[in-house]
Amino acid sequence: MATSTTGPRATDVVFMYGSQTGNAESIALNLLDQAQQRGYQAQALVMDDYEKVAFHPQSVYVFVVSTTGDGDPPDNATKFWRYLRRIAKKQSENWSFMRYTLLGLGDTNYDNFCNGGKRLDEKLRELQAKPFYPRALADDATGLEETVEPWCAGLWAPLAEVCQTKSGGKVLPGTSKGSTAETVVPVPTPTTTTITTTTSSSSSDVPRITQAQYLTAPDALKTTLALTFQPLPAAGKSADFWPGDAFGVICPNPTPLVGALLVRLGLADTADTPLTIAPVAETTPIPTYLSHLGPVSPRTIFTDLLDLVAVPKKAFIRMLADYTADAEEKKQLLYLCSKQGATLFSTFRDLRPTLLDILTTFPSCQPPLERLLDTLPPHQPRYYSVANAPPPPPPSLSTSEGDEASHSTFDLRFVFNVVQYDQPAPLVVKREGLCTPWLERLSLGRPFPTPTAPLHLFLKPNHHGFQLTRDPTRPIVMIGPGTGVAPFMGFLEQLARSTPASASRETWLFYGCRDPRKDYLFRDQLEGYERDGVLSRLVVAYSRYSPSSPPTPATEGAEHPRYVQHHLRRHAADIYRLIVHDNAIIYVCGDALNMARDVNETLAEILVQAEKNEDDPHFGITLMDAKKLLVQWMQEHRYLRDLVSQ
Ligand SMILES: Cc1cc2nc3c(=O)[nH]c(=O)nc-3n(C[C@H](O)[C@H](O)[C@H](O)COP(=O)(O)O)c2cc1C
Repeated sequence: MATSTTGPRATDVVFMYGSQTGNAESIALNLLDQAQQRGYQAQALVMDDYEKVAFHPQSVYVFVVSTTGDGDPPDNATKFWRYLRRIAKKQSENWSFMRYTLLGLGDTNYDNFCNGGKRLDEKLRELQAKPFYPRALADDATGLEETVEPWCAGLWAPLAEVCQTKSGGKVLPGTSKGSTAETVVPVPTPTTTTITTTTSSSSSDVPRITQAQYLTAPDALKTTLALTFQPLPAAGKSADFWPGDAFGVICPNPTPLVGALLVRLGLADTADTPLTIAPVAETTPIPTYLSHLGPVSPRTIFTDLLDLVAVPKKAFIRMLADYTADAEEKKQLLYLCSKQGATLFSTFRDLRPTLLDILTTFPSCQPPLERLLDTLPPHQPRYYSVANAPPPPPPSLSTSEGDEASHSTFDLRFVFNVVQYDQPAPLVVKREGLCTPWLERLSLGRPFPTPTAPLHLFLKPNHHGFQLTRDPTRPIVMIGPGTGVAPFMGFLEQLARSTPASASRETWLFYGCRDPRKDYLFRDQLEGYERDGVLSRLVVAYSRYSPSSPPTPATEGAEHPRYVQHHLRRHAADIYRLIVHDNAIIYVCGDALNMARDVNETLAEILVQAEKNEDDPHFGITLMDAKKLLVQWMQEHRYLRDLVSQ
């Protein structure tokens, strides 16, 4: 097949990525770079920009997609996902021309491991697209590299083959059959460069902290804080959110860490000189988060743009080795990212070293700023569920002025545990999270407000369905121990406003804490909601408190319900009635690893074990079918979860 100058070349390789926090994007851009070095005509684009490519037989497609929420595609892949679903429904659509492969990213701490990748693969197969190289699913819980590296290394030979077939047997430049698979971690080549220029920095409004309240006693195991902000800065005048939505907080990297890094990297003298970030070559895109920036100083880069505390990746260590002068240190770094060094690397990851820790350990390592921009992940906002309801609509919506006035100030409340932990042996250093201790410190800057606080917030609507139902007749079962109760405080505030106490719908909340004397969050409000009939039932589990005999492993559960799942089991008949016969929506919020799994297991057991008549739709259901039913309910938004891996 001849190549044409107008149409796509027979050698086109399209890397399409869907990425929530940048991992899939950085892998796709790295693959693009390597493909171009091997002589491919290649491009990379975010899945939701699918309209920019016409899917056609001359191209080969490589998908890299992560999973977010509860098995959902990343936000920048949802449009593409809807498009695929639409065309897959049309019987006439047929993508049998398509040759593709897929790399899914996920985390086995979540139930729906790599669901985004798996479902995309299924849809492509439904459309009769043909894989040319087996898909791989990489696990962030154990380290993405374990899967990503061999998969990327093994991609080039089958890619060369499939491109060769497509181009009618013509061997492509640099892609001869049997091209070598990488045996070492591919070193990402520079994609960015920096040149000095000048500009002034911008400033933006800051929201006020209007209330801060510790919700736990001083001797509680965790410190939980509730903060209220007013109003949103960049989001404008509208309180356009609904219970279940979240908002992002952009928290700067700590000033001492940034200062120490600037000194360590020899950038202290030019720390405030604005630089322009640009690609090395026009064909090599730079990561999206860097691509629309005006000039920025190294201090801003380290404060606001780069993730300095992310768990280091092997490719990053490999890059550092290139800039390490001392032979022994270089050897150690290379060993750390080699196959043989896998065990050591896993121990090293568990220590969660920051960039500064690594540079301190390897004093002769001196990476240039451009390479850090190429290889470090972007600084991520931290997301929190909104724990209150939006303001009620104005009495009259007739004038836009009235609307503006009533919405110009509104509260945003959220709840979080202040994250502190011990770094494991041998270091055993006390470490703290990035955002929550910072927020705690900000909120201590009383009296409120704190107008100088550099606080940037943005609303993030919950696209994955976890929002209070707008159907006033539908019963709801909420399950949210610990800070998992946060969105339900918003649900209940909204219900209290909109539901008369006599409302017939049932609302249940299963809440859990360790000890009611220390960490029962929002106790007064929750008990008040139950008294007022906003909550039909409030069921509270205490995991470390028993007024009578303390539970033992043998009595835990039936006799001594310690966790929310034990209480669900105790109320099995009601739960069955609510979720099967009354069409209730089940909402679960909190820890993905233990709580959500145990709750899921318990719900499945309730579906199996609840007493049923022969004419019951689930009479005789097996445990396996009950679990499948729960998955189906998730897809139907009848069983919704908002989970975090802690
Ligand atoms: C809020 C959140 C929810 C997640 N949900 C899932 C999930 O349901 N299933 C899964 O396999 N991985 C899940 N993950 C893990 C991500 O897919 C994984 O960390 C991946 O490397 C992220 O890649 P990205 O940066 O390209 O988005 C979740 C991660 C976060 C932060």
